[in-house]
Amino acid sequence: MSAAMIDGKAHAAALRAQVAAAGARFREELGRPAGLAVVLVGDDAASGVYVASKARATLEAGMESFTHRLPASATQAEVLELLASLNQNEAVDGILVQLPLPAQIDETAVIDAIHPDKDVDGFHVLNAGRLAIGQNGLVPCTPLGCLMLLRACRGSLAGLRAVVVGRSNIVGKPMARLLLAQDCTVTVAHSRTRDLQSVVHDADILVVAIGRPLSIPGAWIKPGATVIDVGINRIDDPTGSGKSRLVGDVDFDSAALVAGAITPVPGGVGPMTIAVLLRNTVVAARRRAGLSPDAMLSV
Ligand SMILES: NC(=O)C1=CN([C@@H]2O[C@H](COP(=O)(O)OP(=O)(O)OC[C@H]3O[C@@H](n4cnc5c(N)ncnc54)[C@H](OP(=O)(O)O)[C@@H]3O)[C@@H](O)[C@H]2O)C=CC1
Ligand SMILES: Nc1nc(=O)c2c([nH]1)NC[C@@H]1CN(c3ccc(C(=O)N[C@@H](CCC(=O)O)C(=O)O)cc3)C=[N+]21
Repeated sequence: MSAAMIDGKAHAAALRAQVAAAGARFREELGRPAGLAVVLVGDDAASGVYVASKARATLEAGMESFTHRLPASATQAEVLELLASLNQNEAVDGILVQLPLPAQIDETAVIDAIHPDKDVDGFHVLNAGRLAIGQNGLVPCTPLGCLMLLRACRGSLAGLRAVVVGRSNIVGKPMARLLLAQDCTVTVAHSRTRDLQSVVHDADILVVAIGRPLSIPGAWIKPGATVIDVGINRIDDPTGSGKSRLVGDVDFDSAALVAGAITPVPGGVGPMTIAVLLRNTVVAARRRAGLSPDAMLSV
């Protein structure tokens, strides 16, 4: 293996320590902790575990955590009613509705019902628009976490060729906008892209978020490129042990032979997502309170 391993867990721990310090300063200035509300609709086991770990991380960072669990049969009106009360609640600075939602609930309507100033996921159309035109807003956690790893690894990204594979509203599109704002030359590839291999091979910076396990082989990657693997896929362990394991969208073993640096799965982008969620909560809390931005939380 020639690539440097980008240790997402270590970067996330460092960010969480900064967030805890900024959270403590907020608490001193305002006399109350920053608060994050997480809404979980349905009883999906994996989502339940994930929401519990967010709540734990929130408390560890010295913030207040509110968890709201609604049954899988909840109506859209019930979700909207809960969001209206969280929007009004002064102790709540950030609101996250765990996705995906049950089929009877319109995801767009729910996201648009979150007050944009409390939208710590950065999914509201107003925050998406702000990112698109370069205004200050709340930025989606996963792409912002990827950008932080890239900046730590490469410093200035100006002039580099960046390829983002995947164009979802929560990862691919905001990632491309962040890289453009860093003066990269950005290409966005997707399922209809012709000759993905040659597009990928142009990338100095490659971010992959497609949800297809081990799809990008090392042979496609430009030697020395920095590779950020957003994919989280649970697959059966090939040793036939009957257990499952987590893998990314990139074929890590072959990619690590040619890349300059690469994120592992697990231990790469995932831990950064949660750390950035906490960071966004303190950023939202300070803005709502009319306080100046905390320098420690700048990107
Ligand atoms: N680490 C973390 O914190 C997070 C990880 N994830 C993971 O990231 C991955 C992507 O998530 P998300 O963006 O929500 O996924 P979506 O399913 O919403 O989007 C997938 C995108 O990949 C494109 N795509 C699918 N197959 C191919 C292919 N063979 N070649 C090129 N492009 C392809 C699709 O193209 P088209 O638009 O044409 O359909 C689409 O734009 C998943 O594994 C998810 O679990 C997601 C969020 C957070
Ligand atoms: N409104 C909303 N916002 C989200 O940000 C959101 C969401 N809904 N729905 C689900 C996806 C997925 N997601 C992950 C975050 C962290 C890890 C993570 O920390 N993963 C660990 C591994 C965890 C394990 O072992 O299972 C890692 O990669 O090292 C994974 C996935 C956020 N999401």
